[in-house]
Amino acid sequence: MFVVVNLKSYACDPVEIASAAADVADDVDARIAVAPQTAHIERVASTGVETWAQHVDSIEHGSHTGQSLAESVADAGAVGTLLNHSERRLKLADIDGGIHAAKRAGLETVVCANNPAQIGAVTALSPEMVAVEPPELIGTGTPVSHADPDIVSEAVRTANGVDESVPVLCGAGISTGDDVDAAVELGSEGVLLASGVAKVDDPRAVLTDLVTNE
Ligand SMILES: O=C[C@H](O)COP(=O)(O)O
Repeated sequence: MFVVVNLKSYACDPVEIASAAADVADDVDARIAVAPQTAHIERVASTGVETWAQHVDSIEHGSHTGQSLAESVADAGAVGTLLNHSERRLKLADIDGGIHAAKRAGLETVVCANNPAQIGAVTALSPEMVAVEPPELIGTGTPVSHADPDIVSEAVRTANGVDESVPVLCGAGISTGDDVDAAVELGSEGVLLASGVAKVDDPRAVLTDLVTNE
Protein backbone atom coordinates (compact mmCIF):
# COMPACT_ATOMS: atom_id res chain seq x y z
CA MET A 1 0.00 0.00 0.00
CA PHE A 2 1.45 3.33 -1.12
CA VAL A 3 -0.09 6.59 0.09
CA VAL A 4 0.83 9.72 -1.89
CA VAL A 5 -0.18 13.03 -0.34
CA ASN A 6 -0.26 15.79 -2.95
CA LEU A 7 -0.17 19.17 -1.24
CA LYS A 8 -1.12 20.93 -4.51
CA SER A 9 -1.03 24.70 -3.83
CA TYR A 10 -3.00 24.47 -0.60
CA ALA A 11 -2.28 26.97 2.16
CA CYS A 12 -0.92 24.32 4.50
CA ASP A 13 2.34 23.93 6.38
CA PRO A 14 4.28 21.47 4.19
CA VAL A 15 6.89 20.74 6.86
CA GLU A 16 4.29 20.02 9.54
CA ILE A 17 2.50 17.58 7.24
CA ALA A 18 5.75 16.03 6.07
CA SER A 19 6.94 15.52 9.65
CA ALA A 20 3.64 13.90 10.59
CA ALA A 21 3.81 11.67 7.51
CA ALA A 22 7.40 10.66 8.32
CA ASP A 23 6.44 9.76 11.90
CA VAL A 24 3.34 7.80 10.88
CA ALA A 25 5.25 5.96 8.15
CA ASP A 26 7.91 4.97 10.70
CA ASP A 27 5.42 4.04 13.42
CA VAL A 28 3.34 1.65 11.32
CA ASP A 29 5.93 0.73 8.68
CA ALA A 30 3.82 2.21 5.87
CA ARG A 31 4.95 3.81 2.63
CA ILE A 32 3.81 7.44 2.61
CA ALA A 33 5.12 10.08 0.20
CA VAL A 34 4.46 13.82 0.25
CA ALA A 35 4.43 15.89 -2.96
CA PRO A 36 4.80 19.58 -2.04
CA GLN A 37 5.25 22.67 -4.17
CA THR A 38 8.58 22.48 -6.02
CA ALA A 39 9.99 25.31 -3.90
CA HIS A 40 9.29 23.28 -0.75
CA ILE A 41 10.87 20.00 -1.87
CA GLU A 42 14.14 20.56 -0.02
CA ARG A 43 12.47 21.50 3.28
CA VAL A 44 10.03 18.62 3.03
CA ALA A 45 12.78 16.13 2.18
CA SER A 46 14.77 17.31 5.21
CA THR A 47 12.04 15.84 7.47
CA GLY A 48 13.01 12.39 6.22
CA VAL A 49 9.67 11.75 4.54
CA GLU A 50 9.65 10.19 1.07
CA THR A 51 9.37 13.31 -1.10
CA TRP A 52 7.89 13.55 -4.58
CA ALA A 53 7.55 16.34 -7.12
CA GLN A 54 4.11 17.25 -8.45
CA HIS A 55 5.43 17.45 -12.02
CA VAL A 56 8.59 17.51 -14.12
CA ASP A 57 8.90 18.69 -17.69
CA SER A 58 10.09 16.77 -20.70
CA ILE A 59 13.37 18.66 -20.89
CA GLU A 60 17.11 18.21 -20.40
CA HIS A 61 19.65 20.68 -19.03
CA GLY A 62 19.67 23.64 -21.43
CA SER A 63 17.85 26.77 -22.53
CA HIS A 64 14.48 26.27 -20.81
CA THR A 65 12.92 28.92 -18.58
CA GLY A 66 10.21 28.43 -16.00
CA GLN A 67 10.16 24.67 -16.39
CA SER A 68 10.90 21.92 -13.91
CA LEU A 69 14.01 19.85 -14.65
CA ALA A 70 13.94 16.28 -13.30
CA GLU A 71 17.58 16.48 -12.16
CA SER A 72 16.83 19.65 -10.16
CA VAL A 73 13.94 18.16 -8.20
CA ALA A 74 16.04 15.03 -7.59
CA ASP A 75 18.90 17.23 -6.40
CA ALA A 76 16.49 18.95 -3.99
CA GLY A 77 15.57 15.60 -2.48
CA ALA A 78 12.66 14.24 -4.51
CA VAL A 79 12.71 10.53 -5.28
CA GLY A 80 9.66 10.47 -7.53
CA THR A 81 7.26 12.62 -9.48
CA LEU A 82 3.62 12.75 -10.43
CA LEU A 83 2.95 13.27 -14.12
CA ASN A 84 -0.20 14.24 -16.00
CA HIS A 85 -2.20 15.10 -12.90
CA SER A 86 -5.72 16.15 -13.79
CA GLU A 87 -4.76 19.70 -12.82
CA ARG A 88 -1.56 19.54 -14.94
CA ARG A 89 -2.59 17.60 -18.03
CA LEU A 90 -0.05 16.76 -20.72
CA LYS A 91 -0.05 15.51 -24.28
CA LEU A 92 0.91 11.84 -24.65
CA ALA A 93 4.30 12.77 -26.12
CA ASP A 94 5.03 15.00 -23.12
CA ILE A 95 4.02 12.24 -20.69
CA ASP A 96 6.44 9.93 -22.49
CA GLY A 97 9.15 12.61 -22.37
CA GLY A 98 8.45 13.27 -18.69
CA ILE A 99 8.81 9.57 -17.87
CA HIS A 100 12.13 9.48 -19.72
CA ALA A 101 13.33 12.63 -17.94
CA ALA A 102 12.33 11.15 -14.58
CA LYS A 103 14.08 7.85 -15.28
CA ARG A 104 17.20 9.71 -16.39
CA ALA A 105 17.22 11.53 -13.02
CA GLY A 106 16.45 8.40 -11.01
CA LEU A 107 12.90 9.45 -10.11
CA GLU A 108 9.99 7.02 -9.84
CA THR A 109 6.82 8.04 -11.65
CA VAL A 110 3.09 7.89 -10.99
CA VAL A 111 1.24 8.85 -14.17
CA CYS A 112 -2.31 9.99 -13.55
CA ALA A 113 -5.24 9.45 -15.90
CA ASN A 114 -8.93 10.29 -15.85
CA ASN A 115 -10.40 6.97 -16.90
CA PRO A 116 -9.55 3.33 -17.71
CA ALA A 117 -8.88 3.98 -21.42
CA GLN A 118 -6.30 6.62 -20.56
CA ILE A 119 -4.86 4.28 -17.92
CA GLY A 120 -4.24 1.74 -20.69
CA ALA A 121 -2.47 4.34 -22.82
CA VAL A 122 -0.19 5.61 -20.07
CA THR A 123 0.55 2.11 -18.73
CA ALA A 124 2.00 1.33 -22.16
CA LEU A 125 4.61 4.03 -21.56
CA SER A 126 6.08 1.95 -18.66
CA PRO A 127 5.92 4.28 -15.68
CA GLU A 128 6.51 2.74 -12.24
CA MET A 129 2.83 3.27 -11.34
CA VAL A 130 -0.38 4.76 -12.71
CA ALA A 131 -3.25 6.44 -10.84
CA VAL A 132 -6.86 6.72 -11.93
CA GLU A 133 -8.72 9.83 -10.76
CA PRO A 134 -12.16 10.86 -12.02
CA PRO A 135 -11.83 14.67 -12.15
CA GLU A 136 -15.39 15.29 -11.04
CA LEU A 137 -14.68 13.68 -7.65
CA ILE A 138 -11.40 15.48 -6.93
CA GLY A 139 -11.64 17.68 -3.85
CA THR A 140 -15.23 16.69 -3.15
CA GLY A 141 -14.65 14.44 -0.14
CA THR A 142 -16.68 11.79 -1.96
CA PRO A 143 -14.29 8.83 -2.28
CA VAL A 144 -13.80 7.30 -5.70
CA SER A 145 -13.53 3.87 -4.08
CA HIS A 146 -17.16 4.16 -2.89
CA ALA A 147 -18.71 6.55 -5.44
CA ASP A 148 -17.29 5.03 -8.61
CA PRO A 149 -15.85 1.59 -7.79
CA ASP A 150 -16.19 0.37 -11.38
CA ILE A 151 -13.75 2.96 -12.66
CA VAL A 152 -11.11 1.64 -10.25
CA SER A 153 -11.63 -2.05 -10.99
CA GLU A 154 -11.81 -1.36 -14.73
CA ALA A 155 -8.60 0.69 -14.56
CA VAL A 156 -6.89 -2.21 -12.77
CA ARG A 157 -8.15 -4.68 -15.41
CA THR A 158 -7.02 -2.42 -18.24
CA ALA A 159 -3.58 -1.76 -16.78
CA ASN A 160 -3.05 -5.47 -16.11
CA GLY A 161 -3.99 -6.20 -19.71
CA VAL A 162 -1.23 -3.88 -20.90
CA ASP A 163 1.50 -4.53 -18.33
CA GLU A 164 0.89 -6.53 -15.16
CA SER A 165 4.00 -5.10 -13.54
CA VAL A 166 2.56 -1.57 -13.32
CA PRO A 167 0.56 -1.09 -10.08
CA VAL A 168 -2.58 1.04 -10.13
CA LEU A 169 -3.35 3.67 -7.50
CA CYS A 170 -6.62 5.52 -7.25
CA GLY A 171 -7.50 8.99 -6.07
CA ALA A 172 -10.23 11.59 -5.57
CA GLY A 173 -12.09 12.14 -2.32
CA ILE A 174 -10.04 9.65 -0.30
CA SER A 175 -9.75 10.65 3.36
CA THR A 176 -10.26 7.63 5.65
CA GLY A 177 -8.92 4.17 6.25
CA ASP A 178 -12.26 2.77 5.09
CA ASP A 179 -11.77 4.54 1.73
CA VAL A 180 -8.33 2.95 1.48
CA ASP A 181 -9.69 -0.49 2.35
CA ALA A 182 -12.33 -0.14 -0.35
CA ALA A 183 -9.64 0.88 -2.86
CA VAL A 184 -7.56 -2.19 -1.99
CA GLU A 185 -10.62 -4.43 -2.38
CA LEU A 186 -10.94 -3.10 -5.94
CA GLY A 187 -7.35 -4.03 -6.78
CA SER A 188 -5.70 -0.70 -6.14
CA GLU A 189 -2.19 -0.84 -4.65
CA GLY A 190 -2.23 2.67 -3.29
CA VAL A 191 -4.04 5.98 -3.05
CA LEU A 192 -3.36 9.53 -4.16
CA LEU A 193 -5.00 12.16 -2.00
CA ALA A 194 -4.78 15.86 -1.21
CA SER A 195 -7.56 17.81 0.51
CA GLY A 196 -8.23 15.06 3.06
CA VAL A 197 -4.79 15.75 4.54
CA ALA A 198 -3.78 19.24 3.36
CA LYS A 199 -7.00 20.98 4.40
CA VAL A 200 -7.66 19.42 7.80
CA ASP A 201 -6.77 20.60 11.31
CA ASP A 202 -5.12 17.33 12.31
CA PRO A 203 -3.29 15.77 9.35
CA ARG A 204 -1.44 13.37 11.66
CA ALA A 205 -4.73 11.78 12.79
CA VAL A 206 -5.91 11.40 9.18
CA LEU A 207 -2.61 9.89 8.08
CA THR A 208 -2.71 7.44 10.98
CA ASP A 209 -6.26 6.38 10.13
CA LEU A 210 -5.34 5.96 6.46
CA VAL A 211 -2.60 3.44 7.11
CA THR A 212 -3.78 1.61 10.22
CA ASN A 213 -7.29 0.71 9.14
CA GLU A 214 -6.25 -1.90 6.58
O1 LIG B 1 -3.70 14.56 -6.19
C1 LIG B 1 -4.69 14.30 -5.54
C2 LIG B 1 -5.99 14.15 -6.13
O2 LIG B 1 -6.28 15.10 -7.10
C3 LIG B 1 -7.11 13.94 -5.16
O3 LIG B 1 -7.44 15.14 -4.52
P1 LIG B 1 -8.47 15.06 -3.30
O4 LIG B 1 -7.91 14.06 -2.32
O5 LIG B 1 -8.48 16.45 -2.73
O6 LIG B 1 -9.78 14.65 -3.85
